[in-house]
Amino acid sequence: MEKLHAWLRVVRELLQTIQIIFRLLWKSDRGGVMTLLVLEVVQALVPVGAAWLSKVLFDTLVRGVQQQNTATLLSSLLPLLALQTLVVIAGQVITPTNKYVNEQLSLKLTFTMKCSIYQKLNSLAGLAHFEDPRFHDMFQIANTAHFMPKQTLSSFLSIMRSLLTFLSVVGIFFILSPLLALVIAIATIPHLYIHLRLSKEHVQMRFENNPKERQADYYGRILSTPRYAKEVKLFQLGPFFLQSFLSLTKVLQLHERKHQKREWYWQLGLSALAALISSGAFIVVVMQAFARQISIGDVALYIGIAASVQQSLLVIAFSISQINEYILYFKRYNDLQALPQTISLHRTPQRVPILKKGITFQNVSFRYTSQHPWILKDVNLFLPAHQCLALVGLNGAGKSTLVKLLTRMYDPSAGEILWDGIDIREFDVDEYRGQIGAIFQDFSRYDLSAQENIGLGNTTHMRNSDLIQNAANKAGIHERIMNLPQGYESILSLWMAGENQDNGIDLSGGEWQKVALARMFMRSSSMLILDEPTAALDAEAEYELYAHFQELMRGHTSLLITHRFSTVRMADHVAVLDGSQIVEYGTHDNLLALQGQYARMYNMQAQSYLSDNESLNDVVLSKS
Ligand SMILES: Nc1ncnc2c1ncn2[C@@H]1O[C@H](COP(=O)(O)OP(=O)(O)OP(=O)(O)O)[C@@H](O)[C@H]1O
Repeated sequence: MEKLHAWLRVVRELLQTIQIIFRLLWKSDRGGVMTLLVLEVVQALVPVGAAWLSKVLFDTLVRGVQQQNTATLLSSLLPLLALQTLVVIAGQVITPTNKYVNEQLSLKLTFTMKCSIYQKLNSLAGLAHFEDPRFHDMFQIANTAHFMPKQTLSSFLSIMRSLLTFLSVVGIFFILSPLLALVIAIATIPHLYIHLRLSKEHVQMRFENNPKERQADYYGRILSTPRYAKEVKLFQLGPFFLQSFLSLTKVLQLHERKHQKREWYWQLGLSALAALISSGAFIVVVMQAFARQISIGDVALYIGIAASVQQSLLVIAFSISQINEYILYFKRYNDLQALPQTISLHRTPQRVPILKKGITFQNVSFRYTSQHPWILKDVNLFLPAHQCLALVGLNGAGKSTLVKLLTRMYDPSAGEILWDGIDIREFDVDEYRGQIGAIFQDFSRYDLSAQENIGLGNTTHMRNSDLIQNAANKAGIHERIMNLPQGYESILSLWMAGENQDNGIDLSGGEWQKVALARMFMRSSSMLILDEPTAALDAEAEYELYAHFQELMRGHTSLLITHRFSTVRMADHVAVLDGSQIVEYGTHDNLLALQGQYARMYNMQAQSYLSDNESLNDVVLSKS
């Protein structure tokens, strides 16, 4: 009973998937689908029609020659010949037309599906799926599934055409020999079974191979993109990654070859069976003609259609197995479409008010999944409005994770983050994020122009040169961009510059960081998050930023994360994160006086820079 239920569930899922596939096809190009249907019916009838016409022609010819009446012979032959010509023309015209309609349908369908895949990715508000390798496997397969519905339709149409051919041919065989018709019909079963099995194995193999394929792709990228080229050359990593790439590719090919071998064995068996059946059938037909039970025209008819039987049988079995395979792939596309949001989205969100008091982390706990350890446990923290709070802590303490919660990439596992007392989950996530400008530790370097790299901070002002140059000025990168060969139009990429290599330029790490800072300044946001904003800046640039910091941050609530204690001093308050909790909170001076963890970290850094009788504090103060 349980097995029956499982089967029914599989069948129901299958039917649902087929329904989705056809809805997609219909939505993409209903005219194309209809045309293909008509063409397939015509195409299905052409071989049988041609064979039947040949039979009638032969029999008429034999009869006419025996009767020796030329006029009667001609009058009955001419319409048949005209019809024969028509059938031949139809056969010739259909193929290119079919190909054209198919191509059009494929393009429209690819567009529809790519649209829905990328729209779906865009609609996922949280970060959790993007940090999950299973999601990437699903995405990779779904992304290649765009030709599956079209292939499914083609296979359906092939089945329909072959079934029509097959049934009409079996019908003719039935007239010649009912037993023969039965044998031929039964011969489909092993074909079908074996093709279904092989296709299932093939899909299973592809799914199992997918993580390895992604890995091989990754090694290929390391070997081919400028981002890695320097280290690859200097550390002589080429042979290592090449070896890894090749051995993975070898393993993947080994699986493929094993499958192909199995497929070949089975094909041999099936072909031998098909040959046996067709030879047996031929002997039966010849014997019947010998016994004068059927005419010479009937033998010609058999020769004409015997190949179609074999062909249509093979096509039916193969197409069914293909559909099975396409559906399994397509299910990944479906799964992707069905992915749930990983953060809660409020149905009737509140407007985000102007921040007056501040942001409060109230008993916030977080871990990435139930299998991962707690990164934050009962964190209580206050970010006062219009002031700067520096968050410090050792590597892996959870600072960036806290930023992910604040920017709603994840929701806390427990506790709340309050914006002037309102849980940030009450807001529309896009409107809320619109209030935030950020420079992340792993900021993005877009292979686009300097203007676009900065303008992306506020896409509604992508072309507003004044605003962009103003932001670049604040970040201290305007002069450098103006000195680039094409100024703000220069492409900041050695990869995407197009044919003219001189158009592309790469910036230094610090210059890139300034571009990312400029991007942040493009936003008119009330809150700024600066995760290691000066890590790549030289001492002068950092000093410049420090000198203007108060002015740049004026009116903003800002969270500053940094390991540089000279930068920490820019903040109004400092919080120390350790052991998943906030262990110290106060001003720089208070915390130094406390002689706790902050003072220890501060003094350690100061000692590594300065002589015994000079402190970092003194240096920074004397600079400012
Ligand atoms: N997506 C993730 N899934 C599982 N664990 C993660 C994920 N991202 C980060 N972690 C883990 O969470 C912990 C905190 O990482 P986080 O990046 O927040 O630390 P951090 O304080 O910003 O460190 P650093 O100073 O080195 O930047 C680390 O142990 C890290 O391995």
